[in-house]
Amino acid sequence: MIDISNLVRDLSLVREKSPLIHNITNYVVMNNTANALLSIGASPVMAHSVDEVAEMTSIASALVLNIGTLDADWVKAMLIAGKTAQTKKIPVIFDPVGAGATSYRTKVCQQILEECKPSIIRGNASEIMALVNSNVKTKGVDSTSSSDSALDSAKILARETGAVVVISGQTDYITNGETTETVSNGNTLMARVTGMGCTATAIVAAFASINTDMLEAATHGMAIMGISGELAAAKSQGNGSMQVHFLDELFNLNESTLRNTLKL
Ligand SMILES: Nc1ncnc2c1ncn2[C@@H]1O[C@H](COP(=O)(O)OP(=O)(O)OP(=O)(O)O)[C@@H](O)[C@H]1O
Ligand SMILES: Cc1ncsc1CCO
Ligand SMILES: [Mg+2]
Repeated sequence: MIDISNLVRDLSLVREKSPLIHNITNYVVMNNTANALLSIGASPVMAHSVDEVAEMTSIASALVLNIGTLDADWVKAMLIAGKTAQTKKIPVIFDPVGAGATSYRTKVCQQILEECKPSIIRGNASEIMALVNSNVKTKGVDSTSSSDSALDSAKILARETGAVVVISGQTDYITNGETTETVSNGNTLMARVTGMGCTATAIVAAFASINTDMLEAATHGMAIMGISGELAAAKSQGNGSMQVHFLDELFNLNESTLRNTLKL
């Protein structure tokens, strides 16, 4: 169970340190992700050329690898950046977008798991199940299963890889294979905005850059997502206004809002 004063402490640390988060992420979500990182107080950079990723990762405090719109050159860049991150001892946060939808995605995921040794893996239920069982087929980037149904897979994946595994959904589960945390904040409208999961991954990375306890960092990131999403949904008429309200809620979070809204 997370200690709310540690959550408050980590939010202050992100705002104070403004850590550089290097994102190799998909075309769909680059803008939302960069804005969400700015809202939380972190400093985003998107860079994916094989000619510069090693240098960029070297000056960053965390690396996000997101395979949403992958191709061969991007995969090369992700592997270079992932290896640099290991050398520099900064955390790699992996988002296996659409794992299980095509065999290419599933194959690349296995390669990233082996060669980049992510500290945290964040996916929806379908994606986490597909990483463990290659027979699981997913529809695309949206989950077709509840987060509860992927918990066993998440624990297996955590034990096999040594990573903390996050399943997002109605309830978020965060597990290292032994201990499992839950976050029950959020709103169904979040799943109707493209890239909310990708944003969750980037926010988790911001927390992993300032807290070496990956289970706590990932839980803090998901709590901040869920709280902001829940508050934003209460002010929104649909998924358009939701995007704007979400950024504003993230930007305006304070200790009393966290204490009044957090549901574990
Ligand atoms: N039914 C729900 N109730 C509450 N919160 C939800 C619900 N579904 C998703 N969320 C929240 O929305 C965020 C995104 O999770 P989701 O599982 O939709 O990611 P995703 O499928 O990877 O999204 P994308 O691929 O579009 O980035 C998380 O913070 C999660 O907690
Ligand atoms: C819709 C979509 N397609 C590839 S990546 C992406 C963003 C949400 O994962
Ligand atoms: Mg996703």
